[in-house]
Amino acid sequence: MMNLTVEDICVKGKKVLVRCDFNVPLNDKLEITDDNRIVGALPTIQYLIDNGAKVILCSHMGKPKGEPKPELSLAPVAKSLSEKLGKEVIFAADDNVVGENAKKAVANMKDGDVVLLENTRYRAEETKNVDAFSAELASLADVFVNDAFGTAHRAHCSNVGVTKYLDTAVAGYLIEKEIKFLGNAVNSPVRPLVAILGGSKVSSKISVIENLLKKVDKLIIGGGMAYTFFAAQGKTIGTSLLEEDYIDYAKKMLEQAGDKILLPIDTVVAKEFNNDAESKVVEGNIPDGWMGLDIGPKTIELFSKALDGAKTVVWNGPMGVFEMPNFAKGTNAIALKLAELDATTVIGGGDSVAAVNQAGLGSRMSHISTGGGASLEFLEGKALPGIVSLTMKKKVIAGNWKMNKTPSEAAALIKELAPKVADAKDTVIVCPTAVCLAAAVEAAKGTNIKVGAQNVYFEDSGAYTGEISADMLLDLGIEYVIIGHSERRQYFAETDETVNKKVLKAFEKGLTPIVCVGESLEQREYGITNDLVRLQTKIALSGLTEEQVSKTIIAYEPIWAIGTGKTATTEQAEEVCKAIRECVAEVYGNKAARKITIQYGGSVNAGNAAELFSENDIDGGLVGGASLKAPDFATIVNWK
Ligand SMILES: Nc1ncnc2c1ncn2[C@@H]1O[C@H](COP(=O)(O)OP(=O)(O)OP(=O)(O)O)[C@@H](O)[C@H]1O
Ligand SMILES: O=C(O)[C@H](O)COP(=O)(O)O
Repeated sequence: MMNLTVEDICVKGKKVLVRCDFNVPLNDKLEITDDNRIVGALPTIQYLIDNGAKVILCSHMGKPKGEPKPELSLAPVAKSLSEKLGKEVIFAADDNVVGENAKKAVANMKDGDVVLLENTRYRAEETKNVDAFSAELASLADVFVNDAFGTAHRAHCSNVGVTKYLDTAVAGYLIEKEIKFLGNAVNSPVRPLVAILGGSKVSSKISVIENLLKKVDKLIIGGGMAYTFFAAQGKTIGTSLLEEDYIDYAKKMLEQAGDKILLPIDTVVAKEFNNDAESKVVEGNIPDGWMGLDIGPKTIELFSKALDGAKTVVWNGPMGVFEMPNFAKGTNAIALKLAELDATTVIGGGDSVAAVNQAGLGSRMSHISTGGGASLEFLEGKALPGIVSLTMKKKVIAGNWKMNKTPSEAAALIKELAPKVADAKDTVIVCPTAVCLAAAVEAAKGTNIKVGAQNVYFEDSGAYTGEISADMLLDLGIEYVIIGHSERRQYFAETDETVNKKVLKAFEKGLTPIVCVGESLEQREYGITNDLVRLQTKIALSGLTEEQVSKTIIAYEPIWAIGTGKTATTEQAEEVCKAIRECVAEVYGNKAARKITIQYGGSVNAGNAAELFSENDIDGGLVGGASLKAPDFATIVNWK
């Protein structure tokens, strides 16, 4: 499912509540020591300012546990934002977040103004997702933008609860980029895919390992995570970090994983948790009275070798206490290894990002994710509450009746269908044969069913026996038209060039084209599917503006799946629809690529529609046989 983004809605004059992730590290003088997350939020904030929105920012910081704690106020963030944006960011200092100061500041806003609310976790309700606080936050705004990927795996008031009280909730640029980047790492990684886990939040991370193991080719475990696994192996760990409750789980993972999991073979241990403590390197067991604070030199070599040849690497959690120079060697060495790899490297986690930036290698990574746990859960394929609560792009589900139904039968079918799809969230279209169009339009009056034609000619009038012009369709009240269906290409000499002429004519007159592309079985077996549909797409859309492309519907229909009962697998359908979208992005830009509708067609039925339509790049379906029976087509239309 593809969510809407900030570019998909009109924000001018609107009060826009933006959930950012300003959970930035502060030193004891309350100075921001790493502003990566603030910098990451700027593109969305600037876009909203430039487009005349009233921008109301909110975020959490640290864990004030429902009490106002001055050391966790967002005041320093407001100052940093004002400097970075070059304009005043009004800080609404309210201990209860949505208090009189906040309400007054919002009431006084003009288009383009920016207000930052106080730390949402000053309110105990925030992390419990209590409706009352969600409603308070939502009452400040007209629309919601979620740009906090770092908390997307949490269902709190400020990132999920608010969406219950605002009709429109969209993704900001940061979340959009994370979804795109991590989505590729999850759904179509270039392998070998290696994950590296470390850090100290063992309990929250150790539970994702089981799912990660299904996705990755290798899993490297270092940092504080490693010692629970050492204990599971029966090794002594001295006073190192340990999650007692997870020893059995770690044992199970080691049994399941075989040689997929790599653990440290030597450890830098110290007597105390400080940089100048007495330290040494030990192999295997960690002696009593000592604690592991970094991976040792042999482990650095072992992990580096394991990373050789990796094509996608996701890293969450430092290999040691990197804040202390004497225990930063392991983290720095792994960071350098990733920087030198010819691979897609994704760094997730507040401290992991800080560690990589501290090593001066941040710019050499492919993607710096602002989410730690969020990126891990995304990688393991979990639905993140902060993303699934966004407004999803509407699907378009069309029934192509082909040469079936008389006018009276067409009218009867629409009458039977209408009540069954009256509450559909998506766009519903039926495409009867030309002689049925008038009856269909009449029958569809007062319903949410739109009517489309199955073909149109590219001339306005003249000696074209049997053909139908766009004006004739418009005069009947037709809104959509299928163009270039494989049956017209196969039996009636339709070509890519005539398809393009018809598409241009459709837009010239105000019809929305449903442009069919797709390969034959032979072409698929030759391995030229993506090349072919990309070519068909480029020719079909040639000459259109970006805006017209955004309004176009493309139906990917593998010819070998049409009317055969053989459906492309969900992976095949998603892969080709994604390739079409990427092709559109190359030619018309990301905005048009996101807005264009890409359907799948080819033996879509009540049993497979939900799985197909849940895919990120499948925006609905072009349904043949299954649309000729009202109950079946209604099940497809009500797929969610
Ligand atoms: N062997 C170790 N013993 C104790 N602490 C460790 C060890 N190795 C790393 N750490 C600590 O782990 C902390 C980071 O862990 P954490 O799990 O928070 O990683 P992160 O990158 O911030 O991920 P996230 O954003 O998901 O929390 C650092 O402060 C580091 O000092
Ligand atoms: O236009 C269509 O709907 C396609 O040809 C799919 O037809 P089918 O659903 O009968 O396979």
